[in-house]
Amino acid sequence: MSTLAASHLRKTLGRRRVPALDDLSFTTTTRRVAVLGPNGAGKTTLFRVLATLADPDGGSFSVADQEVATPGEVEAYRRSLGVLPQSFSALGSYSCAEFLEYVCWLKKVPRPAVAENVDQALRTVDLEDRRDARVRTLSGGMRRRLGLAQTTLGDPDVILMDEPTAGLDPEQRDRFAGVFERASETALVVFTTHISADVVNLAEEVVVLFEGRLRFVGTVGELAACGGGPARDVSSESVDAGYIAVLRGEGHVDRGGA
Ligand SMILES: Nc1ncnc2c1ncn2[C@@H]1O[C@H](COP(=O)(O)OP(=O)(O)OP(=O)(O)O)[C@@H](O)[C@H]1O
Repeated sequence: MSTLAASHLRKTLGRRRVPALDDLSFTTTTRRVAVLGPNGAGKTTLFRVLATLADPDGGSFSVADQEVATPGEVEAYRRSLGVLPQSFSALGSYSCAEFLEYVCWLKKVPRPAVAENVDQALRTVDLEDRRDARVRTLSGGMRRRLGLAQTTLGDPDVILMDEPTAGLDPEQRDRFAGVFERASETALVVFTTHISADVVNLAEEVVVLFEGRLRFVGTVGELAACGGGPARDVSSESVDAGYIAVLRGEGHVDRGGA
């Protein structure tokens, strides 16, 4: 279930001549995949393509060997998808439970299953005691957890998150990590980030993009090893060192897609 394969993805935005995704191919096989890259590398564009919010100009991707290309394939994939965009702003005047019920409706969760889905989602992110609180009264960290909760509705096979921990303090990040871990027990979770601690704490595999192209794909240990240390030395420092080496073109790409 956890194979994600991009094959020759291309996407040019606006009138730019330089593509945001430039013949991007990679394959990952674990349930926790981080997408790294400097500003403008193409992370959000890849996120939008994988979320079917944007069509690629060329190429394709598949999840669990299922192509996501034809309208029928896209529709089936969307039913199995949870998405947390970068700027997640829930409907502020709804209560947390009402907001999650609304997302259930959008995701076509069968009516008899809605209450259980909402309860489960609130439990997953430790927000049961806030079920009747208005979304606008939540702290930034709680709002982010509510954002994560809505991705778990409808039992998704794939969850996509664009910079899910941006702006969280260390305590909130810690709680988020616990929730993330539970979500990744049953779903393939792909997230973009700038934070090396996220890579260490949350990811098994890493895709590094630079100027819309693949710079590296491999395990977190393999990325750390690109910095010159042993692959078993996985820390924020060794991941940063490996990441910098990869951006300088000193790392190597282990696995390309088709
Ligand atoms: N709507 C747009 N029109 C034209 N160019 C765009 C548009 N959105 C993004 N781009 C360009 O496409 C490239 C990839 O952008 P993208 O947002 O995918 O990068 P990113 O890796 O997510 O960056 P960041 O870390 O800053 O969020 C960048 O060069 C960006 O300037």
